[in-house]
Amino acid sequence: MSNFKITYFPCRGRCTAIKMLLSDQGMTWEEDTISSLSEWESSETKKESAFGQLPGFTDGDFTMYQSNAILRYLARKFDLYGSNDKEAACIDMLNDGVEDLRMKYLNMIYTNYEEGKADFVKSLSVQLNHFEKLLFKNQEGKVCLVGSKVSYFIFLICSTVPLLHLTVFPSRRCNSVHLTACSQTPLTILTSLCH
Ligand SMILES: N[C@@H](CCC(=O)N[C@@H](CS)C(=O)NCC(=O)O)C(=O)O
Repeated sequence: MSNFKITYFPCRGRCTAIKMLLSDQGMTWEEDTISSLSEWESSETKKESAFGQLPGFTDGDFTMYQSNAILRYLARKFDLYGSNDKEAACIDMLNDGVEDLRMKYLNMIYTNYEEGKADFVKSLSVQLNHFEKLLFKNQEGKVCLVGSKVSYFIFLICSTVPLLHLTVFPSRRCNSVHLTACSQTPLTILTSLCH
């Protein structure tokens, strides 16, 4: 029986990378799903949460919040944080790059969809190209984005890029992301999604 619990809403949102990472490590977890915003607003869970937001993550008697901090916690636990401080810093840098992209996306979706979508789509290939360039800097993409080990970042980008694609290009499918394939062929997945 796993000691992990994820508390979130009934959507993929900010939990997909966490779930992909746990799945890839052969872990299971319990899900505590808050079914609606009205349930959330009046819940004890909201009152107890660190910043009044989800996801929340529990490992035994330890509970934490902030999706990227949860990813980094799991990265340390499962050795998915590079081989030294510099690799860890580069992995964090990539993570923050995806976070910036995600925030632009959320801003467009929630505040400026009709007028902002075309510009967002236009800028997406430029944005993704940054990651692709970084990918090819590391032994021409033959190994992981940073160093030679799989890092937590791969789960973040594999969960974020399909989200962007499916939203802005609904006719394209990105079904090629298989949870168990992440450790084996992370770069193939990433490059196939970016093209
Ligand atoms: N920086 C936070 C953002 C969390 C966040 O925006 N959570 C949203 C759902 S994705 C939420 O809890 N919304 C309900 C609320 O703000 O009351 C993270 O990465 O976990």
